[in-house]
Amino acid sequence: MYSTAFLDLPPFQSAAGTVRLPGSKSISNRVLLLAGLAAGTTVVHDLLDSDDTRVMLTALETLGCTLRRDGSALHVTGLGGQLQQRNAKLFLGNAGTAMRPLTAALAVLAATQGGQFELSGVARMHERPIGDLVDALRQLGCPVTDLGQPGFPPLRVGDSGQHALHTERTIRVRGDVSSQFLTALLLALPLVTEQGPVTIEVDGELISKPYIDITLGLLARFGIEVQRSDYQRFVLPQGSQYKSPGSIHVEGDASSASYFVALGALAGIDQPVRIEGVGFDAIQGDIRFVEAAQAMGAAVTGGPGWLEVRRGAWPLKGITLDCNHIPDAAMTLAVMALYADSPTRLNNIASWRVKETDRIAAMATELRKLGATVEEGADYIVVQPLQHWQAATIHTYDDHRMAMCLSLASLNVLAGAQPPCTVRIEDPKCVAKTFPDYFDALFSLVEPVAGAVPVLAIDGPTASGKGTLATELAERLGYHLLDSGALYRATALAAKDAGIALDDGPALAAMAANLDLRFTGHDVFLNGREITHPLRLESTGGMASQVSVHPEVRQALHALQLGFRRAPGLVADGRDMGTVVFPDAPLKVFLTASAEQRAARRYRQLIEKGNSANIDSLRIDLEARDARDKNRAVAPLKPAEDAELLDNSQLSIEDSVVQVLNWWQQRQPF
Ligand SMILES: Nc1ncnc2c1ncn2[C@@H]1O[C@H](COP(=O)(O)OP(=O)(O)OP(=O)(O)O)[C@@H](O)[C@H]1O
Ligand SMILES: Nc1ccn([C@@H]2O[C@H](COP(=O)(O)O)[C@@H](O)[C@H]2O)c(=O)n1
Repeated sequence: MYSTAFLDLPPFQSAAGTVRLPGSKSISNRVLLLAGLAAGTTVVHDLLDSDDTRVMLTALETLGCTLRRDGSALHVTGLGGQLQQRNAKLFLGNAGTAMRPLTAALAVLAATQGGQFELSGVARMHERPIGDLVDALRQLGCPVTDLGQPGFPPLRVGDSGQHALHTERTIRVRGDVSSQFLTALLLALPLVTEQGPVTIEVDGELISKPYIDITLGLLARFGIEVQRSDYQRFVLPQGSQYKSPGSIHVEGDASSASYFVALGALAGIDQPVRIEGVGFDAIQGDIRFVEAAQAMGAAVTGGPGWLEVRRGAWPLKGITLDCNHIPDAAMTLAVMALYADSPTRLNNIASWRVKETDRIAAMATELRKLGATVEEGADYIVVQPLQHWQAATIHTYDDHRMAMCLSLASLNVLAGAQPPCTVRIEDPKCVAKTFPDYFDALFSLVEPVAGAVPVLAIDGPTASGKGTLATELAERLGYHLLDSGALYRATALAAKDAGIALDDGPALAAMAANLDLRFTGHDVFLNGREITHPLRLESTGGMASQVSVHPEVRQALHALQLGFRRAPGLVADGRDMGTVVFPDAPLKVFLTASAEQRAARRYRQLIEKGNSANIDSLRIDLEARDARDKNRAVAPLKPAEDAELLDNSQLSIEDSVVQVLNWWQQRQPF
């Protein structure tokens, strides 16, 4: 996951390959609640691991459910409808799929068994309506107290007393704001069917009906057959009891599939994008996004648990669509609309306004930053095709779907953007709500425009702090890291192992071309042997400098270094990053410090690691190494003509980082 402040997406020109989707959020949290209310143990396979499921799991544990992980399966032992804790405070983040059903279930349990629970979330959750559900629970006779603004969380359910509930009454609930209110009642009210059937009637037109189908389908898996008449009237039979199905599989998230369906439609030019985990047999309503994508031009094939998507019509075709049945996935259509031949109008999307953010306003604002013409209304949005693209910084409003949808703007070169534009996604970690590895999945499928993956090159003499600076910059930018010195060091170690003389250029080069070198986190392996410690020894640095004078060795390691240049970007440190290996790097830094400072730093570094060292001989060695690096015939150590010079003798590490990030930012189009 990218925990950086922002993530710059270079322009991409095609996509191909396979993505395995994480589990559906909607199914995961419903299954967890049902397993938590049922008696016995339910083994849940392929559960989504994300922010929203984590808050549900924490809540269930707080309430007394037992959770046990077994590889990718989760064993949930439920309460059997009996409260084990009568008093708890539950924090539910921004998870509507946890807040609404838990409010209903705990209101009913607290009222009938005596208990009191407080449910709260993040600030945005406290702006998301829940009043219609609270009204329905109060009709039933459940005590519910507003702890903030009436009609919104935080709430207290129960008052520690026991109450007879009016289950004989028909419970009325509004269906036109969020279908989660009805889902919450359907999941909770089997708890109070002992005396007779419980009837729920929906006031107004029910939105997002497919989500109700998921709820009814999962209730059936847990032994509860709800009688439904026209999505208006729902009857829970007398004596309903949650019965664990024993084991249950969570299918891939159909809303998350929408980004990859769109990717295939836009950029699956020679090869398809294959999506695994969700297919035409999906029980989630958002699978019908596929029909909308097809209407825009996507060529889709599929089967049970898989889809393959290629570009069909190009440019895409603008559409007008009532999106009531696919409220979440419909956001993806708004971004696909930029690549269409005519305007796209998405109707009946009022629910966007009460999601993680006001998604109609957010979508309109961010698409306009890219240059688009957008019209927004109370419950619709119209997006015009985009001809004159602009690089933009996309604000994501702590909304995972804003980040994932808008990432598709990085394919702008396909719509003729000249020059192709970089798209900056702010707060990329917001995708953790449903798809923590989204950007890794995206990068594994897309092919960047040639030369578009940016490189930040840092060269300089020994112990100037290149590695320290490069590591920090890579972390803050979310970029890959190339410690090119490590390749020369590993070559030297491999030569020592193989008994190859350090002046035998051709033999060293033949070996360097076939190095079996693996980087795993901070550890380095050569031919399967861990060399993390010997790699960093000063003596190895000295040998590396002898190895590196041979042009054949440098040539042999060249392609290996180029291979590190992968999306979203690279920070590379060494001696010739800016001059030879990445001459087109948009920022080259030549880092220096006085020999005295460098010897003192290296001395401290070695002592801190528990090695013995002598500062005078260290200085002699590093000056000798620098002299060899500067005076060799090929790729000598020197600043590139267009390098920024940074003498950090008097700078802290953080000062150096800030200075380089400033230079980096000055080169961005935002
Ligand atoms: N600006 C700085 N101020 C003080 N200490 C620094 C600074 N930059 C780096 N250091 C310290 O100097 C030591 C050497 O830094 P580092 O290993 O990053 O250098 P390097 O240039 O990558 O060396 P080499 O070329 O040998 O790989 C480290 O202990 C690091 O913490
Ligand atoms: N791009 C590079 C990187 C390193 N070298 C040589 O390797 C030696 C060790 O490098 P460290 O950065 O790990 O200390 C270095 O002294 C150079 O001789 C190189 O030539 N080119």
